[in-house]
Parts: sequence; structure tokens; C-alpha cells
Amino acid sequence: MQPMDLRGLNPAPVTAFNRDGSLDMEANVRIAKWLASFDEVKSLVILGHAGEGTFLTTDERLELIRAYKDAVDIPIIAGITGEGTKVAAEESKRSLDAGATGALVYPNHGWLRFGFQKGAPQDRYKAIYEEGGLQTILFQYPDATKATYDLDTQLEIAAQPGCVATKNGVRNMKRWYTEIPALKKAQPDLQVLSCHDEWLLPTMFDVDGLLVGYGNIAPELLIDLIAAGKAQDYPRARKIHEQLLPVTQTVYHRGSHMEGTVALKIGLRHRGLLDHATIREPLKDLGEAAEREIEASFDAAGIGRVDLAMAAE
Ligand SMILES: N[C@@H](CC=O)C(=O)O
Repeated sequence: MQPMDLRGLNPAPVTAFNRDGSLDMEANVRIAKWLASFDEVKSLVILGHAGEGTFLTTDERLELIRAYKDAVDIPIIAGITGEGTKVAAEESKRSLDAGATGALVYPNHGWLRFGFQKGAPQDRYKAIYEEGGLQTILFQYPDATKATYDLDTQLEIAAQPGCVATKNGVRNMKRWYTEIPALKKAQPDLQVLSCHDEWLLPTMFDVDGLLVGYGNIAPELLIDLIAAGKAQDYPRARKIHEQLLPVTQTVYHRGSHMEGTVALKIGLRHRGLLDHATIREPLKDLGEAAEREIEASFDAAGIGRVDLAMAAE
């Protein structure tokens, strides 16, 4: 296995729909090609939260993977969300056959409510790699949920042959400051990616890259932020954080992280990547006032329209 190199920006693209709600493959390919045009973008992580992955049918998910695979030369990582271990392994195999290289492994969502039995997450990851054939990314959910993995569980998943990275969204800096060094000590090659979209700055000095929905709308500045973090250049990172702050606030400091996906589409429309911001239920429109606030925040941050002709070169 040649492990994916994710040391950079790994955006989680939105899924574009036509106005009638069907997949808009032309727009999806446009977004894929634009994001992949940045050298520092290392993979595209589709079918995640930002991609409304669980709102798509099985056929639509596979169609999207195929389209991404045809459109770009970087690895395609699929969000694997099937609840049962066998179901998730089969979903992975189908995704592999469609062209995916990696799996962003979501926890079984029953665990959010009930917690998990010891060893169950490890078996889920093992099946996705061994039976499904996808390299795995250990997805650490927030400390406030029952699907957050204790350190021993993370260490055991990280030690598995197929596990190449962790996408950490623990949102508890006490745990971050102890668990990230412990993971790195045990598995020096494990790539550490932050996904704290709503406050990335404190995590930027410990990571190999980002795996974020935020990467849809501001790849240019996030690439700079990653570079500043890796250089341990706090003043530079702080400056980029301040520049991004109006956008961070209107996109991610909202009532619910779910609204962030809607806001991403409004941002992409404002940047000229989407013609409209059609979403699927259960997402809801944010309303005119919020749309204008989001657009104004992009202007305040100096994040302008994309010259698609130049991006295609
Ligand atoms: N950034 C969010 C949403 C990603 O999938 C997270 O922390 O999980």
C-alpha cells in the first residue's frame, strides 16, 4: 500500500445539485477541478457532512466518485457512513471500485446516542481496509458526543495497517494537547489533520494539514494558514485567522454546524463556482438576510470571485 500523502489541504467539497434536486455533474466537476488546481490540495474528501453524503442514494454516491476520479489526479476519499460493519465494508468496496482511494470513516451514528462497545470501532476500521480495500482516516468526533474515541481506541485504530491519518475534531484542547502527542509518539507516520472549522487557529501548530469543509470556499488562505502553522509563525497565522474571521463567523459560528454546509454553497455561489445554492432536505435555506451577511463577509475578508478560465489552465 502506498499511503496517501495528505500533508496539506484536503477540502471536503459540497455536492452541487440542479434546481430540480438532481446531481449537477458539470458543477461538481467544476468545483473538483478548481480545488485540485492548487498544488497544496492533496485530496478531495467527498460524501462527508459538507457533501451531504448521507442525503445521496447509493447510485448517486458512486456516480459522484466516478466523476471526481475522472476529473482530477489526486486521491478521492469517500465518506463511509454505513451503520453496520459489514454494510460499511461493502460500501467501501463499491467506493474503491468506483475510484476512491481512501475512506473517511464515520462512526456508527447509533454510538452518538448510546456510546460504543469496546473494540467495535477498531473492527469497523479493520473491515473497511481489509474487506473494503480503502485506506482509512481515523475520524475523531467531538468530546461532547458519545462517539468520541478514548485514547486507547485511537491508538489501536492508528496502529492498523490501513490507517494513514487522523481527522481530529475533538474540540477539547486538554484532550488535543495530550492525545495528539501520544498518537504521534506511537505512530510517527500518522498524518494529523485538524477539522476544527470554527476555530482552526489553536490547532494549526501541531498538524500536517487540514481536512475541512472550509477548504471549499477559501483554499487560498487555508493553504497560507497551514504553511504559517508548519513554520510555527504565530503572527502570520494570527493575521490570516483575523482576515478569515468574518467568513468563519458567518459560515461556522452559526446555530448549528449543519448550517455551515448551506453557507458553504452560498459562499461558492458568491465566488462564481456555483450558479445557485440548492441543497437537499433535511438542510434548510438560511434566508435572505443570512445570505447577504455571508456574501458581505467574503467581501470583508477580500475573498473574491474565482477566475475559472485561469483556474482551468
Ligand atoms: N468540521 C466538522 C464537520 C466535518 O465533517 C467536524 O468537526 O466534524
